[in-house]
Amino acid sequence: MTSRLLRAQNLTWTPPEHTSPLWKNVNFELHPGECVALSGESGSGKSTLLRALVALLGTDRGEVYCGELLLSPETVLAFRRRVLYLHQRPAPLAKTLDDELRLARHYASRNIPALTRPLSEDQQLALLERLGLSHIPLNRTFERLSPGEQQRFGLVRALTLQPPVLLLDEPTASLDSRSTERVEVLIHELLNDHPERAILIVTHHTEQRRRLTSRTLNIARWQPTPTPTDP
Ligand SMILES: Nc1ncnc2c1ncn2[C@@H]1O[C@H](COP(=O)(O)OP(=O)(O)OP(=O)(O)O)[C@@H](O)[C@H]1O
Repeated sequence: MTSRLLRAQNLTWTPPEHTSPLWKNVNFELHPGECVALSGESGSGKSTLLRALVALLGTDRGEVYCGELLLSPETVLAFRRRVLYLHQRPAPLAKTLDDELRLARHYASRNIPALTRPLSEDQQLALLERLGLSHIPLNRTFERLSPGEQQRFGLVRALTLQPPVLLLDEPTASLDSRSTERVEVLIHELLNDHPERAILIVTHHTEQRRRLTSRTLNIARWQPTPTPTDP
């Protein structure tokens, strides 16, 4: 049995119509219980890397494993049940918020039996309360929420599926300090209660990195090695 929950090997991606890669030979591992930051300048490729880790973006080469499961066209659905990517601006998946919660429970109930049980409706409502969203009527549509509310609601939807690995793309980017603290407390508790899981989080905030994460993976735009020139 491996203690590596997520492993990326030699991941390389060249954006369409580009001749050189944006990131090249990216290698890292996530271990159970870890919350790791993914850091780098704006445009360095953090979001694209997260997307590649769940095959929402096709790489030139490289492999991604969750435990022993290799990400491939044949395993992608099983893989995404284990590794969940939460977009910075989550998209609506159903008509009303109530439908969103029900749909998340439905997806979660179809999860592979070896994974933990999905959140119940009461647990979802408790999470909404903890994230300061309980005042919002559940017959409202997702589009009518503010960006910060959408981010927090997206987190509740994601947590319903109880994924072993959570990839969070700037989950507090649209939040005030109180809401940011609520999200951070939740992340802390999640890993305390489930040390078998792991989180990779993109954040630009040094303080947030210090509060939440044990180490940082840095990504930079790949630069070709300059060819030596004659004097
Ligand atoms: N599907 C795509 N096709 C081509 N180029 C893309 C695609 N997606 C992203 N890019 C480009 O790849 C680069 C990296 O984008 P990415 O969103 O990964 O950066 P980032 O590090 O997350 O930036 P930020 O910190 O500003 O969110 C950008 O120049 C972006 O325009």
